[in-house]
Amino acid sequence: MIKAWTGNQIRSAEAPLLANGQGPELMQRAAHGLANAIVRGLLRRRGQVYGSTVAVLAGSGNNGGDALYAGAFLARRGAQATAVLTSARWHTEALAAFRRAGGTVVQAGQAGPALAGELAAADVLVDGILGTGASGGLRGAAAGLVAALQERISRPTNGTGPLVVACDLPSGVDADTGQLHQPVLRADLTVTFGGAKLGLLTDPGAGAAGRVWTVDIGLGPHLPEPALRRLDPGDVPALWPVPGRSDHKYTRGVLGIAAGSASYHGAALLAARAAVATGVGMVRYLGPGEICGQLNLLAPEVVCGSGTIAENRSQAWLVGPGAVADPEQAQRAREALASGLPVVADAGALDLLPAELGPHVILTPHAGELVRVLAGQGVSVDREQVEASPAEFARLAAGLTGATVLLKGAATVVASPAGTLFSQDNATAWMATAGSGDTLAGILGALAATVRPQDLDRAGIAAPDHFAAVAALAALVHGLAGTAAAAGGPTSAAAIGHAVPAVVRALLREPEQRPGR
Ligand SMILES: NC(=O)C1=CN([C@@H]2O[C@H](COP(=O)(O)OP(=O)(O)OC[C@H]3O[C@@H](n4cnc5c(N)ncnc54)[C@H](OP(=O)(O)O)[C@@H]3O)[C@@H](O)[C@H]2O)[C@@H](O)CC1
Ligand SMILES: Nc1ncnc2c1ncn2[C@@H]1O[C@H](COP(=O)(O)OP(=O)(O)O)[C@@H](O)[C@H]1O
Ligand SMILES: [K+]
Repeated sequence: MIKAWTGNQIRSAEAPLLANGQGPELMQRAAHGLANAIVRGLLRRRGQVYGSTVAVLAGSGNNGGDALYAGAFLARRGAQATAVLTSARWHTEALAAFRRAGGTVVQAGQAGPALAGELAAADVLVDGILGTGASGGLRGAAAGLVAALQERISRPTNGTGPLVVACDLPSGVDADTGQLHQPVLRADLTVTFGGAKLGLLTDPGAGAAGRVWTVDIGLGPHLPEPALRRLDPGDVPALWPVPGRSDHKYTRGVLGIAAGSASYHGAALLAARAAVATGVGMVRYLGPGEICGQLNLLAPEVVCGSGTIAENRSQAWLVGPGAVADPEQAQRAREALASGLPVVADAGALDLLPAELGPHVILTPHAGELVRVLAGQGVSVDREQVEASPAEFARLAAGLTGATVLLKGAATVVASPAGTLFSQDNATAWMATAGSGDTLAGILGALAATVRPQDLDRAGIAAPDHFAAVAALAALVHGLAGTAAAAGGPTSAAAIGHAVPAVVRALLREPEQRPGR
C-alpha cells in the first residue's frame, strides 16, 4: 500500500523534530536523498556524473535549501553546478555550502532573456523553488522563468531535454489537492521527503510530478493516518476473493446486472463479459430480450432472468451502463439502490439516485457525470473545475450523497463518505476509448459481489472504507488489464476485459512475477 499525506500533516510530523533542533539533520537527509536520485538519473542517461551540467532553481525557503545542498553534493562529484536564485532571500547556509563546493550563482531577477535557454540545455534541472510552504502559484521572477522554461522544454522529451527533478513537489502543485497553479515545470521525477504528498498522487498534480520517489527522513513514527492510499500489486493477494474447496457458485457470490437498453446493447455486453472474466459465482442479467439473445452467444455463462430485483437473488447489483431512456431499467436501478445490497451505479443510474445512500452504493462517474451528481446535490460546478481538483470533488460528492464515489480519469480517485481517499494510477491513456468504463463497471460489480469483508478487515481497512477499497481494487485491475491489453499500442474495451484473467493470475503469483513491478 502506498500512502500519502497533506503538506500540513507532514509539517506537523516534522514539528517535534524541529523543536529538538533536528531541522538541519532532516534537511541533510532530504538533500542526500535528492542528490542520490539525481546521480542515478545521470548515470542512466550519461553514464557518469563528472562533467554533467546541473542547474538548481532555488527559492527563498527550505525547499531551496534542500536543492542547494543537493547541488553542492553533485558539484563535489564533479558536476558543473549553477544555482538560479528566484527570490531576493535564500537559505544562507545552503547557499554558502553550494559556493564552497564550486557552484556558480546567478539571480533570476538580474539575468537576461538568454537564461531560460541556457537552463534548458543543462543535463539536469532541479526545481527547488517552492515546497510545502507555498501559498498559491509562483510569482514574480520565478513565474517568468518557469513560463519561459515551459515553452522550451517540450514533453515528451524522449531523453533529449534536461532531466527535470522536482524537490519535494513541482513548484505550483498544491500538496493537499493536486491542483496546479500555473506556471508549473513538469517533472520527470519528483523526490519527496518524509512521505508522499497527496497532490503528487492525484491529478492534475500527478501528471506534473512524473515518477515519485519518497525519501525516508525519519518522520515515520510521527506520521498520522494517511490522507490518501494507493493499492499496489502486492496488496492484491490478501484482498482477492480466491475460492476455497468448499465454495460453490452461490457462496462465491452472484452479481446481478441491469444494464443496456434498446439503443445501447454494447455497454451491457461489455460489463457482463468483464464480470465473468473477473471471476464470480454467477452473473444474472435483467434487461431487453434482444440483449439476452446476444449474451447467449457472446457470454453464454450469463443467466438471463426476469421479474424484479428482489426476485433475482444476488449479492450485489450493477445498474446503469447503457441504460438510457428505458423506464424498466430505471425501475430496476431504483429498486437495486433501495435494496440495501452493494450496488455499482454507473452512467444512466447516476441520474436516479435517491436522497439517502450508504457507502455500499458505489457511484462510478467520469468528470462530466460527477458534475450532474453534484448538481443533484445543489452544487454547481463545471467539468473544468472537477478536472482541476478531482480528489476534492470526489470527496465532496461522497460526503453529500453518502455513497462511495469512484471518479474515473487518468488517475482514478475513490472517496468514501467517511472522507478516506484512494487513488489508482495503473491505467494507460490508450484506455481512453468508448466502453472502457463499462468494462470497469463489470470488474467492480464482480468484486462487490465476491470480496469478503473479513479479508478487508485483516488488511487493516476500516469498515466504512470497505467499498472504497473494493473500488480501488477494481481500478487497479482494470488499469493493469488495460495496460497489458494495450502493450504500448491501441486497445479496445473488450480487449481490456479479455486481459483480466491473465492479469489476476499473475497478481496472485509469487511477488517477483507480479505485473506492475
Ligand atoms: N521543515 C523541515 O525541517 C524540513 C523541510 N524540508 C523542505 O522544506 C520545504 C518547506 O520549506 P519552507 O517551509 O521554508 O517553505 P518553502 O516551500 O521552501 O518556501 C516558502 C517560501 O517561499 C515563498 N513563497 C511562498 N509562496 C510563494 C509563491 N507563491 N511564489 C513565490 N514565493 C513564494 C515565501 O517566502 P517570501 O515570499 O516571504 O519570500 C515562503 O517563505 C519542504 O517542501 C521541504 O522541501 C526538508 O528539508 C526536510 C526538513
Ligand atoms: N487518459 C487516460 N489515461 C488512463 N485511463 C483513462 C484515460 N482516460 C480514460 N481512462 C479510463 O478509461 C475509462 C473510461 O471510462 P468512461 O469515460 O466511463 O468510458 P465509457 O463510458 O465509454 O465506458 C475509465 O476507467 C478511465 O479511468
Ligand atoms: K519544488
